[in-house]
Amino acid sequence: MTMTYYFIVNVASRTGKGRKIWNRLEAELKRQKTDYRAYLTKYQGHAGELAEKLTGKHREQVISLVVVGGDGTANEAINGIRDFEKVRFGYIPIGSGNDLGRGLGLPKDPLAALKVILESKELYLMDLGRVSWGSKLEKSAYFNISSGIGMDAEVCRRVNAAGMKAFLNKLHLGKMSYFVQTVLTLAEMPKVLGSIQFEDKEKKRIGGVICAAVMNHRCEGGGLPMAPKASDQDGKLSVCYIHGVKRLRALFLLLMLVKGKHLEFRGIELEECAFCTLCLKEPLPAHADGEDLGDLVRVKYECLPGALKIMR
Ligand SMILES: Nc1ncnc2c1ncn2[C@@H]1O[C@H](COP(=O)(O)OP(=O)(O)OP(=O)(O)O)[C@@H](O)[C@H]1O
Repeated sequence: MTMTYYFIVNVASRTGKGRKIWNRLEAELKRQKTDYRAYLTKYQGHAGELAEKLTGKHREQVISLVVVGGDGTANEAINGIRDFEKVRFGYIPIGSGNDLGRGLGLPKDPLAALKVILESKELYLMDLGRVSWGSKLEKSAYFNISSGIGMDAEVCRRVNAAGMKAFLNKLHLGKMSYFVQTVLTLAEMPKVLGSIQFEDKEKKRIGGVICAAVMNHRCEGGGLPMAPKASDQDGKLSVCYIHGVKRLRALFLLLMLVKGKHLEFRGIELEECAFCTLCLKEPLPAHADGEDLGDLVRVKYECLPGALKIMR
């Protein structure tokens, strides 16, 4: 029996370059006489709705779902999937950040990434992260790459704000947008008191939280190696947090981060865990794979080992 591939495509990815890339991919699918259906996203949140509809409609059988887009589209899609057991997930990274493609070691060339999917035999079982919040932790979202609170979330919010990302992408300065906003955010963000509890260990008080990045993959923010040794197959998340340092030192640590040397210095800590809870005295912005979750005070992060079955 031939397999049908269901494509969810964001042609608006990489500031609209997705359209041309999809045309090339579609020509290849036709050339190979691949059995496929394609659904183009029309607005923010549409990829999630499509994933939910498709996986719901085919819930009795396993469906091959391929996302063509950036990290944001991949995040929307996994949050639409209701039963990960029934999904073979493919990903063709065509966005500007590309942290998921980088983490999975996927080819940058979209046609090569398509080939990987069409020729995939064994599935790669990737851990997924889940972040929960609300007074009873009743709200939740999945993440592929990372979820964070504090400065990195505020940076994502600002980078995604009207025009900034699109404008800098056009100048091939997409990565610069993260750097510029990091410096500005660092100067303005409040430092907040809080506590963190790793698994069932004793709660740890943390003074002056600047940010906490909970990593499933090594890099976020377009290639910043926040957790250089993170693995997406170890059943653990790497929690990297900056606290109790002056802003200038935090900036120094972030500059070291670009080279992956930040962990050699005081003021930044990294701990691996299967789950953890972070509580803050005041709300700070939070994100999952760069998607805004609002301002939160209590957040739980968990690793779901091998939850996403990837055609790779
Ligand atoms: N038809 C559309 N027009 C405009 N925006 C869209 C459309 N379809 C989806 N979107 C939105 O585009 C946003 C960005 O998409 P995506 O993440 O794929 O690309 P990117 O921003 O270039 O890459 P990255 O997230 O890796 O930086 C998402 O928030 C998504 O909801």
